[in-house]
Amino acid sequence: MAVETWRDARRGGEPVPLVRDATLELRAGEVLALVGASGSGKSLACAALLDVLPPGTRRRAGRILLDGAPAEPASLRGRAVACVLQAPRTAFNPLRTIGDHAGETLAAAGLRGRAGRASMERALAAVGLGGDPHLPELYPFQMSGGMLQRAMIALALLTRAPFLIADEPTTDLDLVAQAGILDLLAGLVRERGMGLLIVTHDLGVVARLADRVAVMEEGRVVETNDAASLFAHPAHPATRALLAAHHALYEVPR
Ligand SMILES: Nc1ncnc2c1ncn2[C@@H]1O[C@H](COP(=O)(O)OP(=O)(O)OP(=O)(O)O)[C@@H](O)[C@H]1O
Repeated sequence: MAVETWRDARRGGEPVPLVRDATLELRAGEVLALVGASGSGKSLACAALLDVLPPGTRRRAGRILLDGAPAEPASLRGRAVACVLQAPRTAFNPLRTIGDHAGETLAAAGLRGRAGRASMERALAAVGLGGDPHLPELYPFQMSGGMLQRAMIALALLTRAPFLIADEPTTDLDLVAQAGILDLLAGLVRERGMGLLIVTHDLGVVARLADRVAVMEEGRVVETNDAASLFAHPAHPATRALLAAHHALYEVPR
């Protein structure tokens, strides 16, 4: 995949390139971590992939190949690629219950009635939300950030899509909830052979989950390597800076 995203020109100015050269290859049964400094273009690259770019930005160029064949981003969403985006509260319609959201996703997947309900119960149980029979009746404002994040992953599971894009899926969660979500994602890759693209700032998460890592800097993917090699021999200065910052933060001086 190669995607370019440009900020729309305002008041006659030139469009500003935000993501220039981002080629990412996502393979079934593998975790690709996308890392990089804040503002390097990770979220926009993912949004461009799924055709959910924010207002004021647009995709100028780029191709997506699915098993080698060109694919349209909009046709991938929910079918080949499920997504868990940042800020779960804004991802849900505040006027609709979790059950309504699940119903929509199930209808899109062609599942209705008893089969649909059984799938929803399985998905909620898989994300640790199976204990409360009234959960589908809840509105987003009645749920914590962690519950919403789990609910968003449950909806992603209902699609049965072979690929999942998760943009900082554990931001704003407490450590226990974070660990639970990461275990869940790792389980999906292991058990379902899902391909996972995870955007994260946390190199601990990368070390724990990722098979391969892509590093972004100023709108470009500047280094891609398997996780062990990248940690052992970071080639690009941006990668070395990320690792140095991580060590400075987490290593206890002796
Ligand atoms: N809606 C928008 N309109 C204009 N510029 C935007 C918009 N969204 C993001 N940008 C700009 O695009 C660049 C890349 O942003 P992006 O959100 O993709 O970075 P990121 O690597 O995901 O950062 P973070 O790790 O902080 O989430 C930044 O310079 C940002 O200011």
